Amino acid sequence: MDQSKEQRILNFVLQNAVRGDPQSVVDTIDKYCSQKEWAMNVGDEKGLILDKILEEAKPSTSLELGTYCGYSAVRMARLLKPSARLLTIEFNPKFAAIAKQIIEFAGVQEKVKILEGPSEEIIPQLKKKHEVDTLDFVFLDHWKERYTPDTILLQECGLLRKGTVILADNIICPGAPEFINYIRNNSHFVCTNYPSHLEYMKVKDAMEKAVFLG
Ligand SMILES: O=C(c1ccccc1)c1ccc(O)c(O)c1[N+](=O)[O-]
Ligand SMILES: [Mg+2]
Repeated sequence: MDQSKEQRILNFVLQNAVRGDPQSVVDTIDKYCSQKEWAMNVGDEKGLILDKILEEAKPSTSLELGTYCGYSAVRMARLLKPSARLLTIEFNPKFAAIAKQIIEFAGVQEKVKILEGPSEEIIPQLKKKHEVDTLDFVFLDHWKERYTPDTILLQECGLLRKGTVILADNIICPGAPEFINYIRNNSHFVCTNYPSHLEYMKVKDAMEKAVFLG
């Protein structure tokens, strides 16, 4: 059977990146997806915005919604302090299987836990089943129509604390207009927009940071 694009990305990483070197895995995926096949990783340009905001937040407990192949999980984990943890939720089991292998190849598996299933089912389990108190950092990069309901669910589940940083990808392309309307008009959040481009393309995109005020 023909291989999937995600399998081809994994194979390219296994053949070209350096095992145990997360930066080489990030660079190798960027090389493949900019030269061979586009894929919906956050990419190198928006990845630098993610890096900066994550480093400023210095999170102990982070959550990612939308693992895909694990590019941003590896990108974030490479910057986390040794004791920090990243939980990443992926709905698609085939993507989760690829991401697991890429995360393990990068050598960041001790910091990253992949949770497979619908975000709306997993988020309410984070406290009791996954021993989360509150989240320091949240990266929204899954189905754009889930950004708002999952942000509301995170707050309802008591997972946000004063100062929690939420960073959302794809504010312009594909776009998350309902989320932008919600979060910018919510007095419990202070928002900042970061103009950029769609990964590996010249198309305009942006990221939105929303800091929870409690
Ligand atoms: O929705 C898409 C999409 C839509 C159509 C075809 C391919 C991807 C997408 C595009 C760029 C992204 O950075 C991203 O996170 C996503 N996503 O699915 O979460
Ligand atoms: Mg994205």
